[in-house]
Amino acid sequence: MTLLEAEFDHLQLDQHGPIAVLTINRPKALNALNGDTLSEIAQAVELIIDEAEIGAMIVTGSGERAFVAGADISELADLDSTFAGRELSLAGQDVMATVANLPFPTIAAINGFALGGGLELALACDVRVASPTAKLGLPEVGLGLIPGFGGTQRLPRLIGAGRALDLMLTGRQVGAQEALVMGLVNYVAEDVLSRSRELAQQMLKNAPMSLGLVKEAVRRGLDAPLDHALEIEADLFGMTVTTKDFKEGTRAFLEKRPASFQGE
Ligand SMILES: C/C=C/C(=O)SCCNC(=O)CCNC(=O)[C@H](O)C(C)(C)COP(=O)(O)OP(=O)(O)OC[C@H]1O[C@@H](n2cnc3c(N)ncnc32)[C@H](O)[C@@H]1OP(=O)(O)O
Repeated sequence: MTLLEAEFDHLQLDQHGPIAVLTINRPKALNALNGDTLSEIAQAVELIIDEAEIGAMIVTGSGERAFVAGADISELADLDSTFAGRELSLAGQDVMATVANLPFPTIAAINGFALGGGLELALACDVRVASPTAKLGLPEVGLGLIPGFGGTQRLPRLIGAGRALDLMLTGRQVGAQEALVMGLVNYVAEDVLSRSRELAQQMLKNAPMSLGLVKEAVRRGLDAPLDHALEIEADLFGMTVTTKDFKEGTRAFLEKRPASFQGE
């Protein structure tokens, strides 16, 4: 099945040349992530990986109000055992990891509420663009929960433990400007989708393998002591110099012309 043929109950998947746009589509529930939606995200990401033409992915929410307002609370409310809670957390973490580990750039176009599991989905993306009216937060403690789709780990890695603990212990929502100041989002833009597309296009001008290897170096390095992380960087840098794109990029610079990368 190709991207354009794919049909989902709670998602829309579109392709604009090399950019896949994944829209969470449950607007009546502010795009809350029920189990079916989480499974569909995993399926959609598999399709995107298989589509050789795709070099970047944008994730957004349907409607005017929300990116994603969290995991679906009506499903969470039925959880009644430690085992079931742990399994749900692991399943959600798995989907977020699938997004985080994609070998090409991913951008969250945050068009409204990004709360709980919704913010965790945005945190699994590489770059976040928020609309001026977006509200972001991890309100789980107000429900008697803790963030369970990676938030307790990805948020402090992104903005530092102090700021992350403030957000997770108060459960407060921050607006786009405050999120920008604390580094929780990279950009604030009126039209989040078009700004995200511009960013994706800017990224796609670069060597595709370099994009994947930068992501790998950052991801693996963040979990390693500095000396080991620097070895990871050197190993991956070593891989780049054997690629055709490295030859093309350096030659194009010396010949004062734009590079034409093939991803090889
Ligand atoms: C491991 C992960 C855990 C988690 O993610 S836990 C969940 C974390 N998220 C939250 O706690 C946010 C829950 N939602 C809200 O607090 C509010 O919503 C908003 C502040 C986002 C918006 O409030 P307002 O403007 O008054 O809208 P509305 O009437 O509450 O929502 C419209 C419809 O959307 C449903 N909905 C919103 N969020 C969720 C959700 N997270 N799970 C299930 N449904 C949700 C509502 O119930 C309602 O539906 P109806 O029109 O049928 O009453």
